[in-house]
Amino acid sequence: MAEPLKVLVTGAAGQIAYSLLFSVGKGDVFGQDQPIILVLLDIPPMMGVLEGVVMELNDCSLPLVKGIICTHDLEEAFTGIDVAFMVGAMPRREGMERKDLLKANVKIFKQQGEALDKFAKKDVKVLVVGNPANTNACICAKYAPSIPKENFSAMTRLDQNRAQSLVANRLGVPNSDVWNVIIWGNHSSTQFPDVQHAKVKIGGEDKNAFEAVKDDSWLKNEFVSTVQKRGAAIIAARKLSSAMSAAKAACDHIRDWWNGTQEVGFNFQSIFSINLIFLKN
Ligand SMILES: NC(=O)c1ccc[n+]([C@@H]2O[C@H](COP(=O)([O-])OP(=O)(O)OC[C@H]3O[C@@H](n4cnc5c(N)ncnc54)[C@H](O)[C@@H]3O)[C@@H](O)[C@H]2O)c1
Ligand SMILES: O=C(O)C[C@H](O)C(=O)O
Repeated sequence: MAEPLKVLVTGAAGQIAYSLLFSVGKGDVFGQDQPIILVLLDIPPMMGVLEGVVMELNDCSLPLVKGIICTHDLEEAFTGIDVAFMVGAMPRREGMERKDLLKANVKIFKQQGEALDKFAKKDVKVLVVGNPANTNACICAKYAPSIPKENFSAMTRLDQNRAQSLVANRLGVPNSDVWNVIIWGNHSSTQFPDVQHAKVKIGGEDKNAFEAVKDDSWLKNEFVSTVQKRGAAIIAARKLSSAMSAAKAACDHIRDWWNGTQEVGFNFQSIFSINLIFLKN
């Protein structure tokens, strides 16, 4: 078996991490032949909660998990890591935009960018989930100048999954039969979900999304605004921001980055204003 990968999850006592740690631990991201060491970082007041998470991870009896490190110390958390899921940050509440989190969250990503620079492997892959994700990714990369910029990405995979699933549900086809959905722009209400190049397998044929949906007005209006406002709709309904779907998207993002996408050639993620994934999964 391969050497274990050291995988850091920040915000490990929070709600996204609660789903994420289980999926990573059971092999959904790095595969069934890849052992891992899970590194769990949170702030000192959350260490008690984190102990409970560790108890549960142990009780899951996951064969691929070769060790669990639980800490609030940045040097211990970031030393020698191969992958970082940067989740630890404040979530927004009802009525807020993601950019309202800048004041609270940007300083976390400056500090953790510096820690990446000092302690992580130079080929570490970093996924920033904490909002505002694109700005935080940019800051993280800026404060880790010894790590290539292309090793940093911001999570817009949740928007991509939302767009893919809306089209699939509209047509009554499996999600896997919709691909090449693009999200342009930041993970914010100004993003643009684009299905101009999307394909759908329907009735045994591959069709362009517009041809398959046969409702241009829906695709140009309601579909776009539903994806743009989905995060806020979940907060209004759950009184908490998305967690299960965010964890799934983080796993999808790193799995495809680590292993490559299944079928279609071009797959690029930028930490700046464009996030593209052409993907069939
Ligand atoms: N990009 C996306 O698609 C997406 C989707 C959903 C949520 N989010 C964002 O992810 C973040 C986390 O959401 P959540 O629901 O898990 O929140 P949460 O409040 O449940 O958990 C956040 C955790 O981060 C910890 N934390 C705070 N400061 C930290 C620090 N300096 N170092 C390490 N840990 C720290 C907190 O103690 C807490 O345990 C939020 O910013 C949220 O807006 C992004
Ligand atoms: O909307 C939020 O604040 C959480 C997350 O970014 C989401 O899109 O669900």
